Amino acid sequence: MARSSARNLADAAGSGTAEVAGPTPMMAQYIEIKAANPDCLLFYRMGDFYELFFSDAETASRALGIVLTKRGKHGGADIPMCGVPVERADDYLSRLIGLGHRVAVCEQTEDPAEAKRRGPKSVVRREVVRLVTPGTITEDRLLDPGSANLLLAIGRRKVSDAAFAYGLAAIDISTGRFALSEVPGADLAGAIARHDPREIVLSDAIHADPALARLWAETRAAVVPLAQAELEPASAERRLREQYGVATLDGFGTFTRAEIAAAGAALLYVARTQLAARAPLCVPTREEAGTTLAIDAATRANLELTRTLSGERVGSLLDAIDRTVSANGARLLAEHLAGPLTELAAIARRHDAVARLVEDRALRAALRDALARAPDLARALSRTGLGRAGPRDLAAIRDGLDVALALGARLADGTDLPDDLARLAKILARADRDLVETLRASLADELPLNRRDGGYVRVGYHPEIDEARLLGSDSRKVVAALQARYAEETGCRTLRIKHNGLLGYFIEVPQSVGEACLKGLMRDFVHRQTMIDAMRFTSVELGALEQKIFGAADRALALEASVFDDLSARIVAQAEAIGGIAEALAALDVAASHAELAVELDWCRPQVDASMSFVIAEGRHPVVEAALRKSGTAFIANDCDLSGEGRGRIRLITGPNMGGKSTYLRQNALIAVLAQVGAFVPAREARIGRVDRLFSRVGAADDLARGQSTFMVEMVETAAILNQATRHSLVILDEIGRGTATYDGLSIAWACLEHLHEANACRSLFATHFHELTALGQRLARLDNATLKVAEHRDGVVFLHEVVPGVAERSYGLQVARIAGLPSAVVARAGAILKGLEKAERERPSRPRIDDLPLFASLAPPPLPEPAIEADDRLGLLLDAIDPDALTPREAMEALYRLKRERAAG
Ligand SMILES: Nc1ncnc2c1ncn2[C@@H]1O[C@H](COP(=O)(O)OP(=O)(O)OP(=O)(O)O)[C@@H](O)[C@H]1O
Repeated sequence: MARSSARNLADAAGSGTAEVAGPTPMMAQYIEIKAANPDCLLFYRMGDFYELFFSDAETASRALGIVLTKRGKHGGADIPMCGVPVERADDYLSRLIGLGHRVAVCEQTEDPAEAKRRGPKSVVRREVVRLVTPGTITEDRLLDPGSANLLLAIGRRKVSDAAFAYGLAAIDISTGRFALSEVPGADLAGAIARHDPREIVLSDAIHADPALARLWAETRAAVVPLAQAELEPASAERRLREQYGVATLDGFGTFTRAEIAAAGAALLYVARTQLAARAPLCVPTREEAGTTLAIDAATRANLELTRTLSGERVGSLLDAIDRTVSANGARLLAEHLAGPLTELAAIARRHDAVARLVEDRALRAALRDALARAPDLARALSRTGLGRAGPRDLAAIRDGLDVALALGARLADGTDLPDDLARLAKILARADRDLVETLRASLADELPLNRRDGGYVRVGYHPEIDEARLLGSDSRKVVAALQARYAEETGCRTLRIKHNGLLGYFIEVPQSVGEACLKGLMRDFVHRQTMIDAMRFTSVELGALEQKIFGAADRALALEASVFDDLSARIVAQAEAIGGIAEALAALDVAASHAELAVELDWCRPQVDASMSFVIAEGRHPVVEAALRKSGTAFIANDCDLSGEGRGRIRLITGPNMGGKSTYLRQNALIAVLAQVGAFVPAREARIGRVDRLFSRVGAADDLARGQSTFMVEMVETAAILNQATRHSLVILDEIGRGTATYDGLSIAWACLEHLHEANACRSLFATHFHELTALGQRLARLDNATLKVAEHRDGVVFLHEVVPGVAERSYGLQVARIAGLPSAVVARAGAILKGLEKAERERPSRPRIDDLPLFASLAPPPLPEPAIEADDRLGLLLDAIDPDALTPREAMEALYRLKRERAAG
């Protein structure tokens, strides 16, 4: 985060030693405000501009590419300055926030005339009304319509001598959402990844905990530590009570101490950033532990649920399934996808709603049609509550409520609505028709962006506003008449009455006529300015007219503002109901989106129950299928059965490179996620016993940023799975052990498989190029082998992408290398080496087989003897067989490694 120090300024201002003449009163005010906000760029309001000074100006001018100038001196040196026009401040703010800066917005909080009355040297009072930080923005132009903008506060409580439970408070100020939950320490990283916050607030003690340092270093959120002393439990509770104006929190349910600590930190930070108004937050909802599918950060990344590995939305599962038509709906869909459910009844209710919308094409079309017209009710409501709304926000609330009423009525027409749809219909029907009518009657058809521009109250709604406006426009006609009269009286046809910010209204005549006026041609003309070829005058009559014009315009604006305030107050009084309606519209959009997708791509309703089933018939990978569809290629559907009834609970997949192993693994994980999200799934049939935790690991790429090697990352992540997966978990392991020497990797993969089979006993898919592992199929009762079919074709190979029982004959790495464009000489040489290595392997006197090795301890007590084979012996035997003249030792090692990946089982 960028830091711009005010210390130097404050020191200089305080000591005065470096001052030549002391700072001007305005600069003294600036310095004081800046010193109170040292971590922010200070947007200091001066008329129509926000000005930045000193190092803030240098930082902002570099970041925004705006001109750096200077204004006056401080301590004998020029003061750097740059400024942005108030009207365009949002654009600049969004760029600064995007770059990780925090901005303090300092407004003039009194009329300049007021300041003048206090004395000639008085400066207009200014105050910081708001800190703009990544997690607390509310302006549409700064927000992504389809993504929540979360501030996540973290608190904790000790659950044992060595362990903490972490409370999470997720607040989206832009919609008022406020959710509390608690997770064990092991799940903290996954919970942060699920929320994907823009900003994290926590105590300095949590921030300084070395066990968590990696989390703060790795998150893309801005991390803000607060002093522990400010976050004591009593003050956290008090803040919650004050926010909702209640004497006790009992009415909200029972929260843990960690959740209250998190809520207190969140509210403190919100209060600190939203200085001008209390943020209108919904009553916090509490998520019970275990009601969502636990997905850790690495699994989320690997499965590319809401973002691809490179951070893009395009290419993610979310992108592939999103058929929502409103921003509200798009945000809820992302939220659902990040937290699939585990409660069977809740999952079934969502499926029921989707099923109904799949069947009822007319209802689905009507819903989607209406929802596409619904503006972003939640964000408009939040801005209204914060006093930041413009006329278009009021119109958005009008139109959103209007759509709610229409949809409520449309749904109420339907018979036998499933529970979820009936509940949503009831919420929608509660929209206040009277409020909609008032907003319709009061707001003009064309609306300005800002309320200060005026002109948004409909003609005919408020007689006094109409009168004042008329006076204003009539006065303009009177100005024109006065100009004609003065022109006639002076005999000057080019006489004009003009207006500027300095003189207000004035009469402009050519120099010669001006001279005559000065000599008495026009006695009531008062000279104001002499230009090169013109002279400017005012007159008493013109002055009076000006008063009338401005008076009328000001009065019209003030009256409009009071109409605006009344409407806002009515909306704020109903904030809870309107917030509920916004959520209901979003939920309808999500259900209709799932239904649209299911119809469009022929997806089926999955059955989710409490069993250990995992039976997918003709499953597909939604993202790969969509990509192939674009190029006109068909996706090959594949079955999967991990139920352990007759077939295995662990499926070991071997197969050629490029055969489709990874795709198959992931598609099954994604089907489980979609099923528990409440969506239909890309399969002909799916029966899934509820999954409590989902793990997915790929033999990882180097993580240089973390300073960890490929293999270290792979092992840390694998350790987490073996330690945390329960019987009800689903585990996807893709080429575990590939990041180290062949035999080390093989042994680790082998031991992991045994552990999954015996200790975790969970449903698992395990893809590998270690073909030796397939022999475990005969020894581990619940492990079965599957492979990806290929057809050999002359000297090439065709990948059929079909998963069939059995083991792979070969990996076809050389064929893939050829397709990839490896020089033909290298491919030919690799072929010769491979033949040599295979021959050596065949002729080896005592070829070790997996059956020669002892069983996993729990399968074959008593204790394990030492492994019968020393890996180095095997290595030596193989190397002996290679012609030493043909290969350097390094080449030999590489050839050996390739051989291990290439060699067919047995
Ligand atoms: N079921 C399928 N139907 C059609 N095409 C598929 C299918 N599965 C995979 N493919 C295609 O094959 C490509 C390779 O698939 P994938 O990465 O899953 O192979 P892999 O066996 O894991 O390869 P490697 O072992 O080299 O990592 C995919 O990008 C996709 O284009």
